[in-house]
Amino acid sequence: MAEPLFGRLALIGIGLIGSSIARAARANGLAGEIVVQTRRSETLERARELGLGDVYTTDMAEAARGADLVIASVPVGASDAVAQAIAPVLKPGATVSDVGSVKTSVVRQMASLLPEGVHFVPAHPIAGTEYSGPDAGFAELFRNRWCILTPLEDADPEAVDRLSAFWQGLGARVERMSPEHHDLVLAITSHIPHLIAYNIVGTAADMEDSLRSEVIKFSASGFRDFTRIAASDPVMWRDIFLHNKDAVLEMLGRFTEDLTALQRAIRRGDGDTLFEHFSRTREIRRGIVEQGQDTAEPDFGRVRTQG
Ligand SMILES: NC(=O)C1=CN([C@@H]2O[C@H](COP(=O)(O)OP(=O)(O)OC[C@H]3O[C@@H](n4cnc5c(N)ncnc54)[C@H](O)[C@@H]3O)[C@@H](O)[C@H]2O)C=CC1
Ligand SMILES: O=C(O)C(=O)Cc1ccc(O)cc1
Repeated sequence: MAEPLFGRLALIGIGLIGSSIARAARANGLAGEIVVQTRRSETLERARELGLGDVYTTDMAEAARGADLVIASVPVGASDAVAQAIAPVLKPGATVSDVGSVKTSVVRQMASLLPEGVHFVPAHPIAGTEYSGPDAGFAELFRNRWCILTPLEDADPEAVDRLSAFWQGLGARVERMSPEHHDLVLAITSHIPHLIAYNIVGTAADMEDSLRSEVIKFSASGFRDFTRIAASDPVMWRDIFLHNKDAVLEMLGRFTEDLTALQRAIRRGDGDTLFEHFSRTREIRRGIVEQGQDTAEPDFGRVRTQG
């Protein structure tokens, strides 16, 4: 087998994403040694039982010491604490990365805490499910999914290429963009859809008893799809909305305007407007399917565990 891309890989956080990286890195021989870190000893024990790494610790600094690549897979609100904890022990020339769903504020915070001589290359795999914890991960999660890298302008091109090769080795297709552009795109494609799901399921839950039980009993597939999304981890999504505030509010403004236009069409009985709108959106769905991006449907049988 070819030489692994990285000698020692330290995974800070071993939930859905960290454990999927562990499984895929192991399966594809991308790291010489995998160090697994998580806060709680019970989760660490579970990671050990699952055989996710070679070395296990609850101490972030111990995990990062001597590592060639450190990946933080924690809620975005905890990224700065990770950078702070590992900064003093990072070896010169090491690469530090993350998988956070928000980039601008997180990248700025982490970059300011990391020492000179360390390569910081932020990443975001656009792949996941509503489940959490080390049992939820699987090696195929990233296959044919995008992974967006948002390196700073002065990043070392060789370090960026190496991390890109790592994600390709995990099965992903890699694209690079600025953190600001990433946050605007993800606000509309991922963050607002989650907000809509949280909202509609909340609205249904707040209905009077008789109506609520009918909603659950007759829940058609549209509502059921929303309940899947609305079952996503509350800490992770709280942090996403707190950290991508500006982009989400900008896109939410546009969304609300368009919703008002649809509301008006319904009130006025304007079928042409509704038909034209629904035809346009149907084409967008067909475009996504043709591009092969509608793969890797989540497995509804997976067990949900705490990370
Ligand atoms: N779940 C998903 O579908 C996707 C998540 N992401 C991003 O990946 C990151 C991790 O998400 P998951 O793996 O889904 O989460 P998870 O809940 O499955 O795992 C989180 C891990 O972070 C650790 N952690 C939690 N709070 C912490 C804190 N305050 N300090 C230190 N460690 C802490 C937990 O112990 C656990 O090991 C998040 O930043 C999320 O935005 C990115 C793509 C998809
Ligand atoms: O489960 C789903 O449908 C998702 O949308 C998963 C997901 C969640 C967060 C991300 O940053 C990327 C992907």
